[in-house]
Amino acid sequence: MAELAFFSGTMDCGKSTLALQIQHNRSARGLQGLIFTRNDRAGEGRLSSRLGLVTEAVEADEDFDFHAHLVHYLTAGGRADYVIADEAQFLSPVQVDQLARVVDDLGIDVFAFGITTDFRTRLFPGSQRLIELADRVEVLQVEALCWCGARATHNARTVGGRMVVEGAQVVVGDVGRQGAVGYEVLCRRHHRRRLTAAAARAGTLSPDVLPVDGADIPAPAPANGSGPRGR
Ligand SMILES: Nc1ncnc2c1ncn2[C@@H]1O[C@H](COP(=O)(O)OP(=O)(O)O)[C@@H](O)[C@H]1O
Ligand SMILES: Cc1cn([C@H]2C[C@H](O)[C@@H](COP(=O)(O)O)O2)c(=O)[nH]c1=O
Repeated sequence: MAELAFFSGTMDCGKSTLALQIQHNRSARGLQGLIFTRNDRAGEGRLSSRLGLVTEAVEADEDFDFHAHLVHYLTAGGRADYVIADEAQFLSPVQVDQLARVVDDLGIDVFAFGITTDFRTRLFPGSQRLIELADRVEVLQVEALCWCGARATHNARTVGGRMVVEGAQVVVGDVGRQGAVGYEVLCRRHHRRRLTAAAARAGTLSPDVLPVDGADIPAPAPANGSGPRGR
């Protein structure tokens, strides 16, 4: 039976790479898929991974009707064994409903990929609808990491290098960029404190953070273990 699967996670956790791998493995076995995306960083009509792979895709803008497109494509003699929809967080709830109809009425597998929450930790409307409708929701296994080493669960936006929590929900951008707008993945604890890697480094360099008086530093315990413990 056909299914609607939603592969979700933070930015930079390998969603587009997985989309390209699914496409590769299926087409290697003679299956034919249609690939859709919206607002990929590589430009219109492209699905790209940071690993360097890129493929052509149909740009699904806000007026795009997935179900009507598939019906038209099949009626014209096209074949579609599966559908891939990347950057699915940008889809409207109505478009996600259309993807569910593609699964249920046309019997075609749909694999959707997207970030779950925005820079304010709020669900994107498209992701919310996918969580509501999907037959399965998969969190990607290669976890992105916060600068502290914990699993990154949230996406931060920076403007001029500083983390912000206000602004438009959609601003196309990338991690590791220090331009006008950038993104960084963080654990919840550091997202809540607005502590990006740059802000944390600034904190570590602060003269108040480390003890400066050598007399306050306890002597190390002797190797034979007879000294004070439990400090
Ligand atoms: N130079 C590299 N070497 C190995 N892996 C890399 C390299 N650059 C990126 N990656 C991997 O690619 C992942 C990002 O893949 P991508 O599909 O672009 O992410 P997403 O679509 O989730 O934003 C990174 O988390 C990392 O695992
Ligand atoms: C958090 C957040 C992200 N975006 C944008 C930034 C990127 O263009 C995409 C995510 O792409 P990726 O392949 O998953 O890295 O979404 C946004 O518009 N608003 C946000 O809050």
